Amino acid sequence: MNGHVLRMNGVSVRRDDAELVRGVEWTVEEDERWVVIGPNGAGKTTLLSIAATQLFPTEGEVVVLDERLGATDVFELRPLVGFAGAAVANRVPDSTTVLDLVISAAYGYLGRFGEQYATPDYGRARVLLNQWGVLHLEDRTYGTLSEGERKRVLIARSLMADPELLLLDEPAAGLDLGGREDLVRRLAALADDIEAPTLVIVSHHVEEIPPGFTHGLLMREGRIVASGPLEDVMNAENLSETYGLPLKVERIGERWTARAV
Ligand SMILES: Nc1ncnc2c1ncn2[C@@H]1O[C@H](COP(=O)(O)OP(=O)(O)OP(=O)(O)O)[C@@H](O)[C@H]1O
Repeated sequence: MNGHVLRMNGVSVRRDDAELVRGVEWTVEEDERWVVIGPNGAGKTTLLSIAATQLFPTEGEVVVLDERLGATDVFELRPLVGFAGAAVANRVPDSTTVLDLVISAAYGYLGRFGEQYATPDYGRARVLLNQWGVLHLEDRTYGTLSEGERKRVLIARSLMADPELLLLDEPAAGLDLGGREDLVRRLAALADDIEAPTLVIVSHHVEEIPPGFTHGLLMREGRIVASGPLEDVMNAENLSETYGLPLKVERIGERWTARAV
């Protein structure tokens, strides 16, 4: 790859009279780890869906891994972009086994479709399930998993095809405190891994930003409030504007907290 991992120029998405995302300028480089943060309805999932090549903007230019959307075969591009979130989770049949769910990502499927998998696929899937602490669930069906288990299985799945860009939409949503902290710790380890893909996660909460994440994109009502290195953008002024209420923001060690003042 010669250029940026992801570049958006003047990206807008309109549906009927609503502007879901407007005028987004955003560049992600290979070794960066980004968090996209903002309140409900800010346009975070819309933006991530564009990066995942699942959604085309109404306006603007999008380049993913040197390929311009609209001028490339997205079916060739998609295996290079790992994606986990509700948009994927909601489509998984309850009867799919964990191992099938992870392996099928290597074939561009969601769950087993009768194909014979290669032996190395089983090995890789088990390594990933182990890495995310869910190998003991390999024979369980998706429908029987807890929310935290589902999240970790879906992240393992999103890494199966060895993507160059990994997009995780609200990986900590619905997790209890222990589950969140476990996930943050695993994401921090991934952020620290030089072999890991470029990472972009979406979150509502600054407490969920894992150590090792480098950049933040703050969104409100479809537009960018601030974008850049976390130490530059994570301040009371920007976050208060993002959430529409006065906030105090603190950095404690490598973690962030925010509360109303
Ligand atoms: N097809 C559509 N037509 C009209 N409005 C839509 C459509 N899809 C999404 N929206 C609206 O666009 C806005 C942005 O949605 P999006 O899911 O991107 O936000 P988000 O920041 O991910 O929100 P959340 O944190 O609640 O998941 C929301 O107000 C949503 O209701």
